[in-house]
Amino acid sequence: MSAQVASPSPASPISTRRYRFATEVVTVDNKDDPYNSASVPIYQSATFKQKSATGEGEYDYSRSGNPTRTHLENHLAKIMGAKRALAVTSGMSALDVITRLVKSGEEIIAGDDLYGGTNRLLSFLNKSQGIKTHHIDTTRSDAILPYLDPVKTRLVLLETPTNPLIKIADIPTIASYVHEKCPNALVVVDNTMMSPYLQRPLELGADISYHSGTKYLSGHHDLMAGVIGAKEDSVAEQLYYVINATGCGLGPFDCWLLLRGVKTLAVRMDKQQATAIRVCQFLEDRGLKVHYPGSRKHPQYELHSRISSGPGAVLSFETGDIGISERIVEGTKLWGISVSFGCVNSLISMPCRMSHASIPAHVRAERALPEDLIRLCVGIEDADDLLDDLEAALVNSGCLPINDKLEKLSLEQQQS
Ligand SMILES: Cc1ncc(COP(=O)(O)O)c(C=O)c1O
Ligand SMILES: N[C@@H](CCSC[C@H](N)C(=O)O)C(=O)O
Repeated sequence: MSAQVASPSPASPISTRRYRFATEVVTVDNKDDPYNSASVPIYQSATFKQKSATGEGEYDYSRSGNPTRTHLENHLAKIMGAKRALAVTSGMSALDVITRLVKSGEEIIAGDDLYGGTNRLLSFLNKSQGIKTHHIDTTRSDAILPYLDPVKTRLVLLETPTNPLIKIADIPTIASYVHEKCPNALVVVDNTMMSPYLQRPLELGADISYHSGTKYLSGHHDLMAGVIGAKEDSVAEQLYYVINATGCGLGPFDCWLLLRGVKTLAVRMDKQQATAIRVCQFLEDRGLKVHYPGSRKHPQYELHSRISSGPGAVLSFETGDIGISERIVEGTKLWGISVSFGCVNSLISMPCRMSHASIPAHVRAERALPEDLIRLCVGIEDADDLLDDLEAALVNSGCLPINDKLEKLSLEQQQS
């Protein structure tokens, strides 16, 4: 790419899907490789030699564009149904890039249940640049109407399902309200929890869909990444400009890891989701209040079933007692106590102490985020092992009474 050109070799516009998702996601286009390598090479190079002083090569510098990143972005555009995808250094970096399209004095509308880091960035924008965010209950589509301002509203940010209360927003209805009243506003969906396998925001009316690629897209917790998919070239070009200007494009090795990890997205998600459905049932059978859109008890079960093709593998539940919740989290052996989700290993956490600790306690209380909430992120381990481990932790914490099965197991353990 010449140093003067605004965009790197643009992603080829392969937004039409020819095969079903599981086929498309594992089929990476590498036909331009001179050696027909099975895996896209890692172009671990900061700069690229030019043929002449006019700098007309396709790439000049890896901040502006890198062949491994181009392969990844083309592949992501294809699986997201995006006109163009862009890969950056983290999910937060993706949101940072998107929010740079908002000018001082303009406004953002976002949910009142959302990832703690997202909340932090939105508060920072308010303090540093006077960009106000109105937090609304995105489960009620018409809650947005009083805040839509044709001049001021620039972004509407939807997390659905929300992290950590797993609330659902009606993307098509909200997008139609926004586009009708605010032609300059962009509807942005954080699709991290679903992945493009289960939910396709750009086909539901969103202008931008983004992901923490750290989670399901890569699937192994071995990298940080963010992915942005845009429906229009003009929006993608503005986002690319910010990425090149600020230097947050994803490095070649992480692009390669993400390209490798994403190939197994559909099989991972199928397995994780099947186990999550069992975990939900297990907890509900024991009278616990579970937040999961795969449960018919979820208040937006029907809506989620309409806009997605599955409930995913993240759920949360309440015990009614912070001490019990702590003992459950610390009492499991297979479920790792970690923030993040979307990995092949199962994780357990207390959002108010961990992923959402940066939201001030009084704001958490105003938004009715339960302090005893436990979040489970289901991995690909054997489902029975996960359930046994969870059951033992629930019993040992005092959340559930001991049952015959566990009593027998404990006697056997004492005798051995
Ligand atoms: C829903 C959601 N969006 C975005 C992010 C930010 O992603 P990252 O950690 O890759 O910056 C996270 C978690 O970190 C998240 O849970
Ligand atoms: N210390 C981090 C916490 C990251 S939380 C990661 C993930 N989104 C989750 O929900 O678990 C921070 O302050 O950002």
